[in-house]
Amino acid sequence: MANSSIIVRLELDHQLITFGDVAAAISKAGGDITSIDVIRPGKDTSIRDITIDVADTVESELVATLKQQDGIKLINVSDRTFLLHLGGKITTQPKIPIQNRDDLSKVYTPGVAKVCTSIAEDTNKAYSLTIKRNTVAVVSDGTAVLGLGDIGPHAAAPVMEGKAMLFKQLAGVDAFPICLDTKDTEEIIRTIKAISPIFGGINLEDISSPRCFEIEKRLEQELDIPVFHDDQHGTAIVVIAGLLNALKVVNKRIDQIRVVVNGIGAAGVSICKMLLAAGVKQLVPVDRDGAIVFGGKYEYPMWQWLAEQPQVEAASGLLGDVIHDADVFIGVSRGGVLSVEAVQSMGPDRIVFAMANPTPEIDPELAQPHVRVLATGRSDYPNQINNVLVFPGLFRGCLDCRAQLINEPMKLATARAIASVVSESELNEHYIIPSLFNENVVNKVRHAVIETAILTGVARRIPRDFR
Ligand SMILES: NC(=O)C1=CN([C@@H]2O[C@H](COP(=O)(O)OP(=O)(O)OC[C@H]3O[C@@H](n4cnc5c(N)ncnc54)[C@H](O)[C@@H]3O)[C@@H](O)[C@H]2O)C=CC1
Ligand SMILES: CC(=O)C(=O)O
Ligand SMILES: [Mg+2]
Repeated sequence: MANSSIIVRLELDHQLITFGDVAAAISKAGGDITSIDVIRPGKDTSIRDITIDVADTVESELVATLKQQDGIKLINVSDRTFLLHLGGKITTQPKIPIQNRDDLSKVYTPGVAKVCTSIAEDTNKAYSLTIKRNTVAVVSDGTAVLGLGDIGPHAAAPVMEGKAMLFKQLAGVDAFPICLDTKDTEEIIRTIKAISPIFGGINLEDISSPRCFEIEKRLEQELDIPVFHDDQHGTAIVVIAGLLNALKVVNKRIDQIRVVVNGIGAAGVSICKMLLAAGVKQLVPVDRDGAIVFGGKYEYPMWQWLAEQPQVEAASGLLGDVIHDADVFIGVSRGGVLSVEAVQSMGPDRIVFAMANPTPEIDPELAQPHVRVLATGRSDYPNQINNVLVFPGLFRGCLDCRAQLINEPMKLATARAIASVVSESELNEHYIIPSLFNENVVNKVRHAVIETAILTGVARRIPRDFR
């Protein structure tokens, strides 16, 4: 499992303990000291910051050991991740400085008034005269944040800020995090519509199912800018991209594989739909209570839709029963729900995408010896299947061609574009999906999105490099 770097601030009583004892205790508890800063030296007592590299699994034990030690007063524990979040992760910045009254009278009143009037006469001018053409809202209600569940809008903010950073760094898109303090479907729709004039696109994020389906559908119908629920379609697109390449590695065809998708929420529904569109003929959707079966009756419209698809199997059972002989497992459910025994019962040349965040369905170290291709949603293992490969380039393309919406052909083109970044000669078990830092990803996705938007008639502008 992954390591973290923590910083502990300790006050040492020199009568009771030496620094050597402290270092030995840290090492015994599994920590590796990487730096020491003396904050307040002293003859009887001293205060030091000790930076320790420690496995996530033993971090709390190590801290408990230090707390119990005679002669040590633990003043504070912070880790670099927390430090990175101090004051939030993004800021807004003017493009030009206001240095004198003349500047002021142009960017603000009175000069700005004629620009406002011009937009009032033709709202399309908002694209050329405001931030609209490069700005996306990242909107969450905090109800399905990563795999953490309903943690509320305040707690969702660090994820939305993170997405905004990625939009900007990877694709130059200005994205703004918006965390709504309501779970009411109608209120969310109304609020997003009301704030939409300043945005060129809406990226819905971490909104739980089934409300996310209705919210996205209604906004798509009622707004003329692209609306994209990242956890549904971003995830489905990147899964298809990874699967296309993984199938090449194991030399299987998409119409011959049996696929189990675990967790039929926002991500799972969209993955199932896209798998069917991509040609999968044997699909087993599974949620908490077991498989969703062909011919079954379900309360959620999306589950009912799945139960009516002939490619969905009719045999019922829990995950452990239905996973037997499967070629592919795709998990978008919860951490730790897949056992090694279940993996071992799959067919030969197993493909396992354990994508729950932050804890995958199965510990990658446990799964690896039993599978041919393993992928997770995490950045600390090979084959990171994460929707971050999708949304920056996809919105870059949509903004550049002023797409009215994101249609199915654009999504499929995005999946193929991502898969194509890994060349045949590079492709192997540990490299089925490009890194998010691979500069070709955003460029290829942007290109595929614009080309497909133009071909399918949803582009409202032809970018210069396409003329
Ligand atoms: N790697 C990636 O790019 C992405 C990963 N995810 C991860 O996928 C997971 C689900 O995300 P969403 O679909 O947005 O959430 P969601 O809340 O819409 O859906 C989760 C579904 O999993 C089901 N579930 C819970 N426990 C289960 C179990 N033991 N067995 C089977 N099903 C179970 C729930 O009933 C629900 O239907 C989260 O862990 C999230 O972090 C989601 C989007 C992208
Ligand atoms: C990656 C992502 O969007 C999620 O885990 O929810
Ligand atoms: Mg998400």
